[in-house]
Amino acid sequence: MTAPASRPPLSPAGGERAPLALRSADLLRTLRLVWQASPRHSLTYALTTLLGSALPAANLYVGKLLLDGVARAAAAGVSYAALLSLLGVQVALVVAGSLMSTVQNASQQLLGDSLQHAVSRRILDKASGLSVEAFENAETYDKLQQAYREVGSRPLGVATQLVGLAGAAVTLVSVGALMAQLGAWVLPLVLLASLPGVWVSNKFGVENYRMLRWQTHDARVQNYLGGLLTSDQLVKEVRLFGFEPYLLGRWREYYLGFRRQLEDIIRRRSAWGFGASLLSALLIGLASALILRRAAAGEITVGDFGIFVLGIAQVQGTVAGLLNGVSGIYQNLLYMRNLFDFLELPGRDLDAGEEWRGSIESIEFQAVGFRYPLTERDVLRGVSFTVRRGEALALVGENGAGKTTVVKLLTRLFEPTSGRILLNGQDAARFSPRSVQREMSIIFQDFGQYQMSARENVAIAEVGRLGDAAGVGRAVEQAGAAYVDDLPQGLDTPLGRLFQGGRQLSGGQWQRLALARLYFRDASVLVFDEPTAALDARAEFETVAALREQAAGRITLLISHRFSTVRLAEQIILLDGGVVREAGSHPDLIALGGQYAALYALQARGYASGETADAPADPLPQTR
Ligand SMILES: Nc1ncnc2c1ncn2[C@@H]1O[C@H](COP(=O)(O)OP(=O)(O)OP(=O)(O)O)[C@@H](O)[C@H]1O
Repeated sequence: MTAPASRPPLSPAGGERAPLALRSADLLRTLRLVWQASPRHSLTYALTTLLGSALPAANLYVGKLLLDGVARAAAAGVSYAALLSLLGVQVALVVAGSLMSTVQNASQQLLGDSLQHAVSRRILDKASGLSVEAFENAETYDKLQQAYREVGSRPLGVATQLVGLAGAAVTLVSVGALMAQLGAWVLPLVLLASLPGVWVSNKFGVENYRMLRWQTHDARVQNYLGGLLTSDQLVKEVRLFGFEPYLLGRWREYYLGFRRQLEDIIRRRSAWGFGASLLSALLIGLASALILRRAAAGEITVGDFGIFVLGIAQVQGTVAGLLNGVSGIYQNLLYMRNLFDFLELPGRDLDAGEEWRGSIESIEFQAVGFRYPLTERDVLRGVSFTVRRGEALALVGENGAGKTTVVKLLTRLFEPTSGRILLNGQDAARFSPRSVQREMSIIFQDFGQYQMSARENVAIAEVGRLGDAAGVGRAVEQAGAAYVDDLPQGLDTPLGRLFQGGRQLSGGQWQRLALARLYFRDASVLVFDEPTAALDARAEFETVAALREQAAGRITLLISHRFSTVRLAEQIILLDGGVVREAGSHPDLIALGGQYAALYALQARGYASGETADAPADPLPQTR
């Protein structure tokens, strides 16, 4: 995590430099997205906008006729009935306008809602198809966040602005035709007056986009820091160590960085905006002076002058809308690129490859090596072992030795960078990861604590069997998680603190539930990554006993720092810096007198000194 001040300036977003072809492709893709979200509302919105765009000119024209009528009425040239019928037309136009905008607003809202749902759905679909590898990458998170942030507004923005452009063109041509009759220079001057404001808003729109994009990473860090202060899981540790002020300070540091950038952009935008409005007022003043000269010469009627006065606002508003629409589409497409970037991330097709059928009888690692993506170091080198049905293999080694990585490769979450993994003598890479994973069940070191019911926590291991009450009961029993029966609604009690009515469990209770989840899936390979870390002594004993029972007829892979658990395995592999240093059964390795024996002796000594804690032989405790 770096503070915003020390963060090097990022290069402009790749999307900004995208060629026109890509931009047009993005535009078409966005429109397709909008259309697919709701064809009916897209069509209604487009039609009402276009029809509504012709109304201003009609209004102006009827207004002019009315004004001229009133002027002539003063000279008794027009009847009351004629004036009334003109008024009737104007009222009808107003009613039509308000009907159009009501339908337009309603369809826009419904379209926006459908679109938000459709795009969120795509993002979630994509996220669920990404490899585990992608989630280890900060860039993926940035893309995900950028995509999510813009999900609601941007695609709708592109569509409404595009329809708005067409509408503005209709308005401009029709109102422009009326104004053109007032003199050749009127329309050009009024059009020119609209440009400075639009230019400023476009310039700063793009700058704003760049600022937000550059801030994405830091905003994520800031969110994370805020999350630490509001996390139910971390509150104990944060309070105890008392580092709230530190977190708050860092959180605020990020805010101040963002604030400085915001102030800078607002300051410059205001100055430019003020200049632009002065220039535009000058041009309008000039147009007004010219038309007044014609009025003084008696060349135009009162109604014509009315068209000029009302038309200025209309043309200015429409031109601004038109140009802002163009730049708005451009800016929105920049944001859409973020979304498309995320949607275009290479997914991993877990179903690609032959379908694995039947149980796994043997696993063989042949000189397997592995390096995490975007890193420079092999974390496994030349790892070889074989384990067969009915056997348990334990992986031991110090923190960071590579044990969990072996599990990630075995379970096909990652693929080896060298060597091969054979299943029943066949290269695992031939088979679809998902079909192989179906034969495996696992409890990870950082197992999930799902804020759902206890039953769901167990049965999500095989969602097709959510209704299998007997199976859930069996798994709960095997995992020693019978405490769930005492929960207020038994297995249907919602767990966790996040939602109303949820029951929080202890660390060990959660772990037993994760074990039940492992047992629930009928798999031929069971993987236990630190299965007893949070368990009390009795639970550990029971778990190990259940594990031995379950292991018969299956392949068991076990990672543990507890030698009481490890020693039960037929084969033990000691990993050191990603390399197999020692391999054999517990008695073999003890007899070898190497690193395993030393670690075992160390742990045994720990237990022994624990037993004599009342009368320590070691002088150290007394001197402290
Ligand atoms: N996602 C990752 N990206 C890069 N390096 C990683 C990643 N996960 C683990 N590593 C590195 O790989 C090495 C092996 O990690 P691994 O988690 O396999 O160790 P372990 O033996 O299971 O450790 P522990 O006993 O602490 O669980 C470590 O040096 C670790 O820093």
